[in-house]
Amino acid sequence: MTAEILDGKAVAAEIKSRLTTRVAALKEKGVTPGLGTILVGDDTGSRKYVAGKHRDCAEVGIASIRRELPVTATQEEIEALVRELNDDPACTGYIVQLPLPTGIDENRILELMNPEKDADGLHPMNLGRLVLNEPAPLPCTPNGVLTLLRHYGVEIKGAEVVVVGRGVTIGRLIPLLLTRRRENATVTQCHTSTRDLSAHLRQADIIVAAAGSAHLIRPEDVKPGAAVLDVGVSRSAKGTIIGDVHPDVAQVAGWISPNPGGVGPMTRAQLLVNVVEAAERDVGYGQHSSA
Ligand SMILES: Nc1nc2c(c(=O)[nH]1)N[C@@H](CN(C=O)c1ccc(C(=O)N[C@@H](CCC(=O)O)C(=O)O)cc1)CN2
Repeated sequence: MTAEILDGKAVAAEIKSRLTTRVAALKEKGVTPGLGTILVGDDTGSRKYVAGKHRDCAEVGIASIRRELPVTATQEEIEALVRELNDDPACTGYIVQLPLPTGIDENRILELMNPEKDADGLHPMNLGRLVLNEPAPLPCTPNGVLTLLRHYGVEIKGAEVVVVGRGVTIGRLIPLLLTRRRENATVTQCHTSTRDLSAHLRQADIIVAAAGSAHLIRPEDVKPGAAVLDVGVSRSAKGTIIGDVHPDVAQVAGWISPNPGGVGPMTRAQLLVNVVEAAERDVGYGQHSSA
């Protein structure tokens, strides 16, 4: 068996094409959506991701507001940028690129954001809304995973899903989306203290690998025909991406997302969805897609 590719780049292109029309409609009403980004430090991955986010903005007609600080930035300097974007009427929504440098209190920064401008869905108020099934901007990578599965018709209802990883932006949040009544999956969260990861993986209809551990998931861990989403990123000495999923898994799985080219572009597309939805709410129409 050779797995069908969950082509995140292609699906993201379709999403962006639809957003271009919605942005044009907003502009006719005199509103230009603006995405703000706060990037602190010079982590290679974070720089690439933020650059990609602004490339996407240009593609669909969203204005870009870029703020950067060096790795030596203080908590106060970052908080000052958060306040600035909270107050900037040109900024519809913004993100603070994570992770922040060691020593910075990330949670305090997220709490300081205006939840109505939280384009990542990571403000505690929005995470609370998500838990309570209230309308909220959906976190971008988890929503990217879900959208990719839906697009390719992978059965989610009743599926046994194993999520590997419990990071706050991805692993911790994916079960929140997949166990909602409209998805109805059964989710097992595995992590570094899981006793027998392979035993869990072999039962899974869907594997979401978000551990950041190169080639952790091997072909012998995967049930034939399962859907495998490779979200984790490790980098070689040259900076190339090594995913969590060994390439030979494609011989066993039914579906597989490449990395790069899978969940990454979907993450960026969902971010733009959140910004456009926020702008639409500002002009009195539209609501969160989770509603
Ligand atoms: N504030 C946030 N920080 C982080 C998030 C997040 O959702 N919000 N998630 C991850 C990183 N991430 C988002 O910023 C992200 C990851 C990957 C990509 C992407 O486009 N990847 C490309 C490859 C790019 C490359 O060459 O390195 C791909 O997979 O094809 C975009 C965004 C942590 N931080």
